[in-house]
Amino acid sequence: MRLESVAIIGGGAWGTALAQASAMAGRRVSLVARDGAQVAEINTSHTNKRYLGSQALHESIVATTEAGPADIVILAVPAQSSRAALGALAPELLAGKPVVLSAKGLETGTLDRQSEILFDMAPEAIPFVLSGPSFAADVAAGRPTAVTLAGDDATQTSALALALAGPNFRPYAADDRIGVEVAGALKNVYALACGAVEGADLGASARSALIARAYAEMARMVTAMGGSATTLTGLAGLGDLTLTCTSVQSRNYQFGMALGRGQTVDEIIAGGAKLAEGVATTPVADALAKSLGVDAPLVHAVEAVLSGKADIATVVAGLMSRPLKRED
Ligand SMILES: NC(=O)c1ccc[n+]([C@@H]2O[C@H](COP(=O)([O-])OP(=O)(O)OC[C@H]3O[C@@H](n4cnc5c(N)ncnc54)[C@H](O)[C@@H]3O)[C@@H](O)[C@H]2O)c1
Ligand SMILES: O=P(O)(O)OC[C@H](O)CO
Repeated sequence: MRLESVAIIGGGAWGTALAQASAMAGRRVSLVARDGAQVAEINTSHTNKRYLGSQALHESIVATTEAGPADIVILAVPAQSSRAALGALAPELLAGKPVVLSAKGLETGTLDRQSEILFDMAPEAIPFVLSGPSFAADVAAGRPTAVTLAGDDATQTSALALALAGPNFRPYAADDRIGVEVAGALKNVYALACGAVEGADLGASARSALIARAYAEMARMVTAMGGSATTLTGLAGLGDLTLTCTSVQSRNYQFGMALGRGQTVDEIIAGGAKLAEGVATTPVADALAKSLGVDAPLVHAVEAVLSGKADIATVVAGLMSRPLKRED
């Protein structure tokens, strides 16, 4: 596998951060963005102010509106846009190529994971999933970050991890694509809940209890969906769950805080909220839990709040009055 050049699809916060990491790793990077003005800004000022403020970008990054051939393709658009973004690429750009899926979400309607979408749209691509505790601002600034890179072939995954690794960006190779994808999607749901706990001033003890029970629920979901619960001990599980569920830097956590303060989903979105993947993923996860027969009271509680079926006080009372059970 030749792994010299990288095309990153998506000129938002995460696509730009991964372009920066890939450039720091020594790869030849093209960053494919839809907005011509943004492309011009990246190529001339070496910034992407809308998404990363004044962060200086590596001058070797070439932004473009048209994807060209590259050895590695990284998809970095929101989970609900992945299918459209893949569909807009010429099939020969994807066939036989490693395609790194970096969105953290489940698709509305189909209930698909990101690699199921890739199988539909480009069955000859080689799927990899990148996930883990990694804020775009940290990665773009070259702060130390470690992530999980999961693929089906151990040799290929290690080679790709090496190609993407930089002095401060450390991908750990893994083989449980499903576990990594499900963990990355669900942690956003639980971050909404933890943000709501903070917004509603329910206390740090409640938030930690929530994180621990979310971990147990995540393990049930991952196992039911064909992944391994062991994956959750790593960066894509525990690592990202704790980051996103405790940091006001997280957009999902911020969205949850607004819910906790009593705002509705429509009000928060109308107020200009940034992308919070958990909002679209929650009803999908709830539907999956129901169809798979997984006990997922936390996902269900977040769904009830987001859909306006219940307020936070009601769902908390419901969770606290569930029959007592053994922890295991
Ligand atoms: N921002 C982070 O810290 C971070 C870290 C890890 C993973 N992620 C994940 O990366 C994904 C993208 O998040 P983000 O932070 O970059 O979001 P963002 O809102 O900053 O940017 C999204 C970008 O995708 C583009 N886009 C949307 N639909 C498109 C389409 N059909 N074709 C081409 N481009 C399209 C938008 O124009 C925008 O530039 C999410 O799933 C998120 O969970 C984000
Ligand atoms: O800002 P969030 O909530 O989308 O989280 C970003 C990353 O997924 C953290 O690992």
